[in-house]
Amino acid sequence: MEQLKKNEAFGGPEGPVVLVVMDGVGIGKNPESDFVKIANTPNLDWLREHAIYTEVKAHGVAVGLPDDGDMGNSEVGHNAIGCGRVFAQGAALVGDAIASGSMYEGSVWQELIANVNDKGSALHFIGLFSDGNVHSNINHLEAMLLKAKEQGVKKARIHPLIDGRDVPPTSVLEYVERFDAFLADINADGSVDYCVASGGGRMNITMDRYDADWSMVDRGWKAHVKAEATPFASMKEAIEQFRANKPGILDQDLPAFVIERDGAPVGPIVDGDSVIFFNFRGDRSLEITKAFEADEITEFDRGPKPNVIYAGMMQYDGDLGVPEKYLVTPPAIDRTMSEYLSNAGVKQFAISETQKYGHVTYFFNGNNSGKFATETWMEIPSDVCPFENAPVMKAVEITDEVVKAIEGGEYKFIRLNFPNGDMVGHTGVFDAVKVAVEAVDAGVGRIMEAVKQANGIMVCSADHGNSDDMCELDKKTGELKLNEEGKCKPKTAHSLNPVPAIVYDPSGVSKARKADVADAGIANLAATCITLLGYVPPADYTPSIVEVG
Ligand SMILES: O=C(O)[C@@H](CO)OP(=O)(O)O
Ligand SMILES: [Mn+2]
Ligand SMILES: [Mn+2]
Repeated sequence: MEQLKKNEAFGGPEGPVVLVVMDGVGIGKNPESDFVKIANTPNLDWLREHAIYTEVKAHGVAVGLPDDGDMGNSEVGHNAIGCGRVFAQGAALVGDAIASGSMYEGSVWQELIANVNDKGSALHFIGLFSDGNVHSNINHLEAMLLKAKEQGVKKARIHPLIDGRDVPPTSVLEYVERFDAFLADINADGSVDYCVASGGGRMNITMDRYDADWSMVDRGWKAHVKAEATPFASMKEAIEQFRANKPGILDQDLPAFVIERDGAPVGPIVDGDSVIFFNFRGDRSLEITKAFEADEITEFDRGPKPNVIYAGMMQYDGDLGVPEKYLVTPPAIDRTMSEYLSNAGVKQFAISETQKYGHVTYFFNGNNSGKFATETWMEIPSDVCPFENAPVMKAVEITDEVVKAIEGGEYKFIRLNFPNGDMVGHTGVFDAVKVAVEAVDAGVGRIMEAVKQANGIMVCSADHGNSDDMCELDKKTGELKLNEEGKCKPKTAHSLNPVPAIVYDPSGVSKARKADVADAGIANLAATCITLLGYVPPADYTPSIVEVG
């Protein structure tokens, strides 16, 4: 790969370039629903007036998703910011592999099917049960089940992870109804036995990330593999009972359940079975994958590992080569900004707290967990508690370290992620979201001051929206959905809104001014940072949003 060339017109600032990713902080459309507006944000307000301020796209095709109805998410967002280009992402690649049939021609699919057909064992599907298209898509699950039947698989067991985080917060019964009808249909001729075996809310079981809370994986393993969780006759019954036990509970937090028939669980995972983890996104797939693949595991008391053929929907980590078997090849994200800067000898510092640590490192580097030579990564441990109870999260600690890094003078490029707008946005608790956004603004303010002192430059943006759009809209009318008291109904998912892209050069050394870029998206931030560091961005990166020199 070629070396970055120095820009003759501007050789970079004296201090560092600092890229702030305000996770889930977009630009809202509805005043009642926009908690970025509602929060008190003096620093962001000042920047909007006095710095270079533009809006960039962070959803749909601008970040490699199938269409503009798809909200952005952290994976595709950080991939785009880190590699400066737009790659067709998991949702699109899996959709295409299923539509064209190429997935079923692959050796992994064939091995999974042959295994159960030879042994008369069960084909299991574990994954996120919605059409959110962030981690998975229920359409992919249904398509694979139809293909399995066509190819002679007699017994399939499905382990749904209940969403409510990429789709409305208490919408699971809509998916259950649809899926029950699908199952009734596929089972109708009596030739196969396909049913739900176990499940639970995605923030309660299985889908932990970045080693934040392995007890989630423990509960998931118990339910899916050992069939140890509260037994029910159906998924619908489980959900209704859990809701009656704890009114107001969100889908993502629902406890684990197991389905029993004639007094016995219908689908523990046992020797000889095949298992497909059908999420395509990696962060929340890596731990359960480790549980199925590792010979030894210390993170929880797994017990004996059943001898199964396990495959992920995608390869989740390119550097580690995990999982060993996968159905669809991930986007070939190469030549990231981190790699270019490393080759140019630019020292880089990346930091967030646990919940977003992998976002600003592994996602940023194209879903690779390895570091480049000039990179230093720092993780601040996240709290393990409902984030509505601690909405400031680790914003202060992250900022402390960033300020130290700016003052220390060692790093020329510093990148960080403030999780608050997103993690607290996902709780749907309005008051907490306001506090969360204010914590981000306070952090940005301190970084602005440190950048000013060091004669550096700050670039401040987001990976997608969330806290800017906290109320459910009626799909048909586009109006806010109101509850019985006339208040708006909390929305827990990301938004489709654009995000800010701010360039703050307090010393004015770069002479940065808005460039004329059509249709800018967050992918344009990579070239922007490289330009502000005094280099000419790679020719195939989407262009910088500023001109300098
Ligand atoms: O929590 C997550 O896994 C997703 C939402 O599904 O959020 P983000 O993309 O911001 O990480
Ligand atoms: Mn995010
Ligand atoms: Mn999120």
